[in-house]
Amino acid sequence: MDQLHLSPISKVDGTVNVPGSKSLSNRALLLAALSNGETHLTNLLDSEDIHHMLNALTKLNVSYRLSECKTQCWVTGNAGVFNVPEPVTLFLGNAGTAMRPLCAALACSQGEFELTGEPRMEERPIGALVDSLLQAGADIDYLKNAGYPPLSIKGHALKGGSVTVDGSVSSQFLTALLMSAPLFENDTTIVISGDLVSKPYIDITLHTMAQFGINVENQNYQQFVVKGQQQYQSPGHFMVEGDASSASYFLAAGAIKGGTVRVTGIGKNSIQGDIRFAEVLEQMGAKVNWQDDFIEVTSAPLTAVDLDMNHIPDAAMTIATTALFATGTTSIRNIYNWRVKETDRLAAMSCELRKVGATVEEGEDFITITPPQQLLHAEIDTYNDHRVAMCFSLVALSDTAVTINDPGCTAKTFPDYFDRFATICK
Ligand SMILES: O=C(O)C1=C[C@@H](OP(=O)(O)O)[C@@H](O)[C@H](O)C1
Ligand SMILES: C=C(OP(=O)(O)O)C(=O)O
Repeated sequence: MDQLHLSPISKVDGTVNVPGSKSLSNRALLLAALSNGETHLTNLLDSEDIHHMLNALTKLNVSYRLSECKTQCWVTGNAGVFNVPEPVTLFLGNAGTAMRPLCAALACSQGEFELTGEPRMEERPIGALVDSLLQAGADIDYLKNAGYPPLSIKGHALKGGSVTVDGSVSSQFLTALLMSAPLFENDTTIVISGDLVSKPYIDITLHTMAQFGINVENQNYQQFVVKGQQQYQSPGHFMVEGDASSASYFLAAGAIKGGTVRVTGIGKNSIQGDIRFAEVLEQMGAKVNWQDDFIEVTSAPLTAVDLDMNHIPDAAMTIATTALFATGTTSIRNIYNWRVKETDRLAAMSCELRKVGATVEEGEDFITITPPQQLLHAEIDTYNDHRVAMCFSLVALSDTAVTINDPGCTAKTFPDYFDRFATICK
């Protein structure tokens, strides 16, 4: 197995331009494919999750052209649902932003589709989305375990109407329904049952849909009304913001060992909820400079926080390793769904944080972290989870080295993460 050894880093300083947002790239690609007209996407993320969406679009007969550097894409829209005469199998890796939205879009398209993925994808729930699509009239079967991929979908026009979706495990189920509901035959009212998690991702969805010409009535995140028989309209050009979750590692490094670290590609008005990560750093004591086209963090002594981080589930992992540099016990709360992501992240983070010497309490939906006097050198297992690999790079900002096992797993969202990280290490 590949390993990366990071020696102690005494200071970080500089500017990083983060690659495009995963969430926006995959939403924009799908909506561009369903749209009327050609869309020119710029600053598209070039990573595994996006390749899975692009490969799926190829199999769905969508025509697009990628620039050589793969960060620009011209998509010729279908002007409506997909229409595929032969049965197709789409392999979607472990990309939630491909699996869930495509499941809904294909349920209302013409054709027979099998959606498969990596072994971990077969353990990530999709039952709540399938249940709600069945209410709308879909024909979907589980090929292995009920409630989980792989799926078999017999696509046909969906009626819509009143549909309930459980929002308590993943916001991606609601995102998937919202993006497909304009293509249903009738108006659709989506009623949320359970407490909706990861709410800011719904704002990303609604914002992206609006850029493609579709507005949704949002009744306080409890109910959404979407008119049927609509068509997405290409905005012509769609610029993908930098990825705010990817920014979190650099911003945290600035807070821990700046100097000052500036991240460009995002700014104070970014649509991604994960920019709120910098507010947590502020609460821990770091100095944050919020501008329209960058966010900059300067270090200061950090103290522990005790916060609900349901709104920033991905960036919250970066707080778990930042906590190793804060005085006191940091508590990250209301993050049950860490358990159903790339790995069981509550178990994985607890285990790896203990290896570097932290005292950790792992609850069903929270984690508390108390740093040791002196961090210990450890080989960090990454569980095929890009974020475990990236957030543990911060350990090297101590006077202790860290070894990251299988660093290549960052390819899911950030293939050259460790090279970019090296550019701010002085
Ligand atoms: O909609 C999205 O783009 C995402 C939603 C979040 O998932 P959950 O809603 O499952 O928390 C997040 O963790 C994931 O990385 C991306
Ligand atoms: C949870 C994540 O990914 P996915 O889009 O596959 O859900 C993530 O990127 O942290």
